[in-house]
Amino acid sequence: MTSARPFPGTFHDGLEPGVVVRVDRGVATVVLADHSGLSDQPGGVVRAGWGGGLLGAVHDDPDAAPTTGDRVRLRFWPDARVTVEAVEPRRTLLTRADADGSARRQTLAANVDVVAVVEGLVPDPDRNRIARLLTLAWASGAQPVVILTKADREPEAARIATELEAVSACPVHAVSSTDGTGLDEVRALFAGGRTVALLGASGVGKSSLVNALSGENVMHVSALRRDGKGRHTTVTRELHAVAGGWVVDGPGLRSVGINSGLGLQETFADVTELAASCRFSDCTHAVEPGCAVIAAIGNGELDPDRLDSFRALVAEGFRQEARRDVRLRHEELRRRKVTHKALRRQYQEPPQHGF
Ligand SMILES: Nc1nc2c(ncn2[C@@H]2O[C@H](COP(=O)(O)OP(=O)(O)OP(=O)(O)O)[C@@H](O)[C@H]2O)c(=O)[nH]1
Ligand SMILES: [Zn+2]
Repeated sequence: MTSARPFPGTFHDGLEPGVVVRVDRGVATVVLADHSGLSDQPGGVVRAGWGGGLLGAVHDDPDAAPTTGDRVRLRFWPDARVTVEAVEPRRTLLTRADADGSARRQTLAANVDVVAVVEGLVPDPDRNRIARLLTLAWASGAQPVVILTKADREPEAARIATELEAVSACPVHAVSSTDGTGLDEVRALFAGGRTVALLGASGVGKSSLVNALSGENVMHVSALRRDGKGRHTTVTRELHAVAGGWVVDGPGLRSVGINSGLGLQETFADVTELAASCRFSDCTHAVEPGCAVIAAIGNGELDPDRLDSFRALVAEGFRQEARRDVRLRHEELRRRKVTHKALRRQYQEPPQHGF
């Protein structure tokens, strides 16, 4: 219903294509595809608000708001304003459950090719957090990878990466921004102009990694933060040119809620594969006879923590889906009421045009 809303002007002449490199409270920073004289900023960069049609679409569906990585069409107005009139269909969309605890989801980046889940080897990598972030990565439609940072401080880095790779149906790289370990493998992710989004908690070394990859200081590193109170240095998600492609770095995500069950099957490929052999197809892997998952824990094939993590995320995914269903029902009712009121006005008020 919401996606059917046409963007006025999409096919009109005079709209300029560009790529959104960051968004702050309803204003997008856009790099123009062709910037011959349209902007006096270096690199053809403009700041643009939402055009009228887009405002309506965003009202109906908050996901429609431009996000980092979006391909957009811009209108340049005679009074020097610039507005985003249309967002091109997205190839991939990285989202999370909104941090405010509501049922809404928050878009993190669009059109990303690879989502790299970044976690430090020191202190011990948090496997639950990796699983959470991988679920979002799989759900985005992009290719997931895991990057374990600070390998210079963990002698067992290679072994830990191999073990994690065995349970994570995706590549796992151990890297160090300090001594350069594994950076070539990470650089390869950017080959051919691909866009990589870094998803990880604050302090895991995302900014250091971007700086090490690009050989210059594109990002502020946390050690430089001024207040020393543990607030994030990186405040917005930004698209930067790196290693022949693009990187979306963002704020260290404190809460990383998943917003549906999407991506869980891939993230827990080891558990779902075992579950295929359970006697009951709706087995909860708790008490059922003939449960292949419990059997695998019994013979040491599966780590019980892994099953706990899986069950917790499945429950969270269902909960978010249920909350969203309730919200959608409420919004639909509200919309119907508005439409109904408008119709009543239209048919009860006297004709406006004199016939
Ligand atoms: N030894 C070692 N330390 C690292 C490495 N990468 C990052 N660090 C340190 O880890 C700390 C956090 O690094 P950042 O790059 O700022 O982390 P971040 O993920 O960008 O953090 P936010 O900007 O808060 O999201 C800094 O003190 C870095 O010097 C590494 O490969 N090896
Ligand atoms: Zn089972």
